[in-house]
Amino acid sequence: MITLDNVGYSYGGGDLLSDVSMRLNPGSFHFLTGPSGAGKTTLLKLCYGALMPTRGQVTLFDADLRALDRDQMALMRRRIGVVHQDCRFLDHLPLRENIALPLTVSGRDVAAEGENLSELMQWVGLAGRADALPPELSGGERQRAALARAVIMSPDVIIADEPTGNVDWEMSQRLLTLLIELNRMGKAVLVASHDLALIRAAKSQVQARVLRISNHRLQLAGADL
Ligand SMILES: Nc1ncnc2c1ncn2[C@@H]1O[C@H](COP(=O)(O)OP(=O)(O)OP(=O)(O)O)[C@@H](O)[C@H]1O
Repeated sequence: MITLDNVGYSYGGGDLLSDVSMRLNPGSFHFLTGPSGAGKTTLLKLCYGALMPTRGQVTLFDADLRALDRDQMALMRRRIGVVHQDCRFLDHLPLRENIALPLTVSGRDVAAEGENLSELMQWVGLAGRADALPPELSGGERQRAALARAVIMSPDVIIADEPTGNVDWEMSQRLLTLLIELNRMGKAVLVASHDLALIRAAKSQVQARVLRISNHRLQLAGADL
């Protein structure tokens, strides 16, 4: 569904990523790890078309990223749900409206989707927080809300950037369980994380490949994980 072939990304004259090749197939589960500043967020952005590669080719659902016009790009992006590292909510809107934003932006009738929205809020354990404003939420509630918003358009691929960054172990496990459930529904999941304990916990529950960025290149992580 998403393929990177010999992709490179440079800025300011230096390489951040070099010769990166990877393929996200339906139903696959990948972790992306590596030290802070290695380029994990950048690689995720290349995967969902928020950045253009400096070299090589990114293919989204059989289409070359460079050949997509704005409208085609918007259609592709609906098939990829993204959980951003900083969650990115509109602080003046209640949680339910924040989660429904992708529907609103794509012109869907939010009222008609009310039941789906309620089920989704229930699924992430936020049914009782529908009217809360984002600044009133805990870190774990924010991350679960961000996941709900990422999946509201029923994407084929979920890309999550440090989804357990600011939460305790129990909440990390809860978020992991949600990601595994999505994967079991057939969705491809790509998670950037430096939480090796979480990655080990995931590997005992799901067949996950662990990729690591090291010295600008992408490698398959070893058995130590
Ligand atoms: N176009 C750009 N111009 C300037 N700096 C950039 C650009 N793209 C990436 N960088 C820098 O490259 C580095 C890698 O950033 P990135 O956020 O991808 O790393 P990361 O592995 O996700 O880090 P972290 O784990 O800390 O979130 C950062 O120092 C970032 O500021």
